[in-house]
Amino acid sequence: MRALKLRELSLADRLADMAVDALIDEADLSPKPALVDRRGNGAHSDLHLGLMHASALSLWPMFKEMAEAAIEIGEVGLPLREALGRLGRDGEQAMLTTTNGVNTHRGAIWALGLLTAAAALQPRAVTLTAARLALLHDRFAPQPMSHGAQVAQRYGARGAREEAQLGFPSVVQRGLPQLRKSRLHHAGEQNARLDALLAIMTELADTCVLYRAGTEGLQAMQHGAQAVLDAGGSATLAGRRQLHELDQQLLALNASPGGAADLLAACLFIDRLDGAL
Ligand SMILES: CC(C)(COP(=O)(O)OP(=O)(O)OC[C@H]1O[C@@H](n2cnc3c(N)ncnc32)[C@H](O[C@H]2O[C@H](COP(=O)(O)OP(=O)(O)OP(=O)(O)O)[C@@H](O)[C@H]2O)[C@@H]1O)[C@@H](O)C(=O)NCCC(=O)NCCS
Ligand SMILES: Nc1ncnc2[nH]cnc12
Repeated sequence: MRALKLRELSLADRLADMAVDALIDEADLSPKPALVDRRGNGAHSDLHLGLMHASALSLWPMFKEMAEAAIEIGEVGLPLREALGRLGRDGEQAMLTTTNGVNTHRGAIWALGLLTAAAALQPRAVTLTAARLALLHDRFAPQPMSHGAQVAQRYGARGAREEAQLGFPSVVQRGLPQLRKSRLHHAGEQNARLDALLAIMTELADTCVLYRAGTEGLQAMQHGAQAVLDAGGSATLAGRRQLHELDQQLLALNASPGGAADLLAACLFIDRLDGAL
């Protein structure tokens, strides 16, 4: 019998697969407070799980092209930064076409786009390389009055841009250590991922939450997430009760932690990458 020969995947193919897998794993993870998951739409009237999956899959060619651009250009600098900006804007259009105009993954395009390119360039210094790229100014980037820009004016929070420029501290200092700690304590993979999301939420200035629910919403998110971890995390009964309370509280405030969700995807991407090195 002739053996089935699978096509060998290039590095760019594999990185794009990992980025899309991270987005799908994030979307599927349940129960996430006020976010779209297997249970429902959270605080969103225009999102659902199928749309999150379709959106994630529509971004595969963009992630692959970002990795290819990094390999071809070969160094951190303005040519790569501006190539990524152009690919990111095209990817955003592909996402909006797929979702009929709904913003599902804008923050994820930014975070995972930078990390995918960085992984193609410097697999052993991914967040640092992504930060160096984020610090470069893309001359062709439009300056829209985005929700993030409005929140920056009102509260001084610099959101997704600053998180990347600082080398993703919410992921490196919060999400990843918690993911590994909860795994070590045999929380189970889904609970470990929920704990990583909560750890990210404890300190993040999530501009989605600030835009929708102001500082009251942000405090509810940060304190509520800490309360779940203090109670023992998602794998314990007391932690589950706190998690349910946090979900109810954020839903009542219409406060969706979309930025934290994107950073969980970034965390799962880096975790997977570390395992593949
Ligand atoms: C530089 C950009 C990141 C633009 O940033 P800016 O802050 O100006 O723009 P926003 O449009 O607000 O997008 C930022 C998104 O990043 C996520 N996020 C929020 N806080 C943080 C944080 N502290 N750290 C990291 N990431 C964060 C968040 O994304 C999620 O939320 C999205 C839904 O948000 P929103 O549209 O506000 O949704 P709703 O409240 O539901 O709106 P309504 O329906 O109610 O009206 C969701 O998509 C999640 O992904 C923020 O939204 C960069 O994006 C940029 O320059 N883009 C242009 C294209 C480009 O050049 N890309 C380059 C690729 S390398
Ligand atoms: N699961 C999710 N729910 C709502 N917004 C999101 N943005 C990224 N992931 C999300």
